[in-house]
Amino acid sequence: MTDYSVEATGLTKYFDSFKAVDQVSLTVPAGCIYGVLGPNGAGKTTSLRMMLGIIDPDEGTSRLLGGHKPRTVRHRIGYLPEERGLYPGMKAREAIAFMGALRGLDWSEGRRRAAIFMTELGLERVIDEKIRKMSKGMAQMVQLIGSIVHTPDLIVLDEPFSGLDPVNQERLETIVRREQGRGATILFSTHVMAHAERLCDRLAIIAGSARRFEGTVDEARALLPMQVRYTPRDGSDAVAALLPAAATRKGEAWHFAIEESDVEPLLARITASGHGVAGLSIARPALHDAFVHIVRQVDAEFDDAPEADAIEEAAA
Ligand SMILES: Nc1ncnc2c1ncn2[C@@H]1O[C@H](COP(=O)(O)OP(=O)(O)OP(=O)(O)O)[C@@H](O)[C@H]1O
Repeated sequence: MTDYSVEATGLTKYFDSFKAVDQVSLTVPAGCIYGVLGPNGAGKTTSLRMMLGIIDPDEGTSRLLGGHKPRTVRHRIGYLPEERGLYPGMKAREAIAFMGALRGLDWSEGRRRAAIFMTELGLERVIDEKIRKMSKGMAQMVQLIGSIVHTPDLIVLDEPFSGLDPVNQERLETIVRREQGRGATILFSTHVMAHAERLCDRLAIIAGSARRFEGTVDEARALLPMQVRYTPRDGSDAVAALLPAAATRKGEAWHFAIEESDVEPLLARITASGHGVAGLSIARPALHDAFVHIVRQVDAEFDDAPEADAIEEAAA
């Protein structure tokens, strides 16, 4: 037994000659909330499907829940696919019980848990509503509950936040935290950084078919320098001599980026200079900034690639 819920190694997938996923490896520690982040078309869904054994990789392997082949532990997994779908004629409660039954949960127990889940989430008024009468977002919440009603050990949610209003997004965050609280591992894909920043213990960034980063939110944010905004008390231009050459002035304030290790020496220089401090903010970039930075780097690599030149020439 290992303490990993997902161990994916070198996953690679071609669609005809197009390499949609290129050597993606991920290890998701048991009990953690793990985000797979990436722009549209990066290869997130294809990677998740290979991890779960829904499609076969052309190269690489996936092991789940302590080293098992994915198809042997299906009943211990909850999966919300990117393409949503429930039987429109079913009521919410039955739809949830049905999904549980597909994973081995007793039907009446599924109905009982459906009512508990929906009541706890403030969705009790639609328990006996038919799916076809529900909004898309509400049906998505029902499908989400259906995918976890059998208390799976590993929950994989593909773009779970997309299409939900802010209230349902918050409900989903509550569900994710609660499922982690009972010991489940949650792996979800998204391109909405705010959710990842709040929820993830660890994350991977996939761009251009390959994994470009793996680590904690703080480690991702530390890829970029700190952003400083400094306003001297005396308004003097001479302060520029103390600051990085790339510092720019907007009104009274100077803006520049600085490595964390240079923050204290900078403060010491400012203090010793006598220019004073009328305003100072030092902020670590958000996950969003790190994400955009990585994706832009990948885009630039593709723009520089000989194939990109050939494509541009062909398009010209
Ligand atoms: N069945 C398929 N046949 C051909 N190409 C495919 C197939 N499935 C995915 N692709 C292509 O593989 C690439 C990766 O797709 P994938 O759906 O894994 O990306 P994604 O990161 O999940 O994107 P999104 O955020 O837009 O859902 C895309 O260029 C997509 O068009």
